[in-house]
Amino acid sequence: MSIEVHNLSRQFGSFTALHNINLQINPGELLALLGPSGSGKTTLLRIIAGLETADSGRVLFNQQDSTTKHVRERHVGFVFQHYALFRHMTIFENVAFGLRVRPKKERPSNQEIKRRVTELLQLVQLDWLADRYPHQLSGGQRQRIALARALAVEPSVLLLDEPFGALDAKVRKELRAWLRKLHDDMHMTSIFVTHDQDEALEVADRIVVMNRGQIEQIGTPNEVYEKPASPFVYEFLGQVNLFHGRIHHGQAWISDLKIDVPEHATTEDLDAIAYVRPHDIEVNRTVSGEPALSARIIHILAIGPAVRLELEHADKLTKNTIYAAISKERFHELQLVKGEQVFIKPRHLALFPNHGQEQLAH
Ligand SMILES: Nc1ncnc2c1ncn2[C@@H]1O[C@H](COP(=O)(O)OP(=O)(O)OP(=O)(O)O)[C@@H](O)[C@H]1O
Repeated sequence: MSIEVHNLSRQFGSFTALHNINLQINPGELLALLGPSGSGKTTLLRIIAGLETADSGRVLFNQQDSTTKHVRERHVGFVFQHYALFRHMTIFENVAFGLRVRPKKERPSNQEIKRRVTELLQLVQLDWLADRYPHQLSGGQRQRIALARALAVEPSVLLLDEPFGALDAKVRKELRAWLRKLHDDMHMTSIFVTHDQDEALEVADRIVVMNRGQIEQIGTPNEVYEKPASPFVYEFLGQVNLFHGRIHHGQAWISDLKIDVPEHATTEDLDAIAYVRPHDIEVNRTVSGEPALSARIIHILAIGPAVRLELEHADKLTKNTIYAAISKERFHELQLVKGEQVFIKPRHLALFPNHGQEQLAH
C-alpha cells in the first residue's frame, strides 16, 4: 500500500503543529518520523491513521483519498507506547480481539481465529505465554504482544508510535532488529515515530526529519547522516562539533585555519558556521606542513571500537570543547595521554550561512 500526504496542515488554537507537510511513502517501505519532542510526529501519524483530522490537505492510500475514510476502513494496525493490553484478557484473547469484534459476516470461525492467533504468537515467539495475563509479562514481551494484536487484522499499513520507548536499552536493540525482520516478512508499509536517532538510522529505509511542524529532510539513513540538508539535521543526528568562521571567494577561515571550499567560490564575506563530525577530526602529534589547530586533551574515553577524545582549543579569548573519535589503532600509534597538546584539523566540514540558528550543538 502506498501512502501520499499532500499539503497537510494542522493548528491547535494559534499553535501550528503541522505546516504544509508533503510526503510519499512507497509500498513495503519502513519509514521513520524522527524529530525532537513537540515537532509534530505523533500528530502526523495520527492523521495518517485517521485518529485525528487535518485542517487542510489530503492523505491518499493507494492513490485513493482516504481523508474521509473511517479508521476501520483504512486497514491500519497501531502500536503505541502506552496502548496498554486489556488487563482482564489472556494474551491469546488480547491478540484475538480485533478478529472477534468484526461484524458477524466478516468474523472468522472460532477455529480459524485459534489458528491465526497461534500463528501470530509463534511469529512473535511468545506462543508459550498464550494463557497468561498482561501483568505476568515483561515490558518487552508486552510490546511484542501489542504488535501481534495489531497484526491480527492483517493490516496493509502498520503505524508505530514510540513502540519501544519505555523499554531498557538492551531490549530496545533486540526489538529493533526484530521489527525490521517482521516488517520485511509481512510485506506491509510501516511508519514509526521515534525521537531516538540510532533507532531511526538502524531500522528505517528512509527517515523523515521533522522540526517545528515542518519536514527538514527526507532521505535514507546514509543521506541524512552524511549529507544533512540543514544545520538542524546536522545537530540533531549524532554528535557534531560546531565552529564559527567566515567564507570568502572559495576559502573558509575557521579560527586560524584556512580551508579551500571551492563550492563557495562566489560567496563574498559571509558569516558561517562549520559542522564537523568527531570522526572527521584528524589528530596529530606534530604539525605536518599544513595548518592545524592546537588543542589539549582533557578526557579520553576508550570504550568500544573507537576512542573518543575531549579536546580543548584555546581560541583567542574563549575555550572551545571539541570532540574527536579515532580508531584504537591510531590511538595506540599516537600514544596519547590526558593533558598533553595535540594538533587537529577537520578532514571534512559542512558550511552553512550563520543565521544564528544553532541550538543543539555539543
Ligand atoms: N490536542 C492537542 N491540543 C493542543 N496542542 C496539541 C494537541 N496535540 C498536540 N499538540 C501540540 O502539538 C505539538 C506537536 O505534538 P506531537 O505530539 O505531534 O509532537 P511529537 O513530535 O510527537 O512529540 P513527542 O515526541 O513529545 O511525542 C506539541 O507542541 C503539542 O503540544
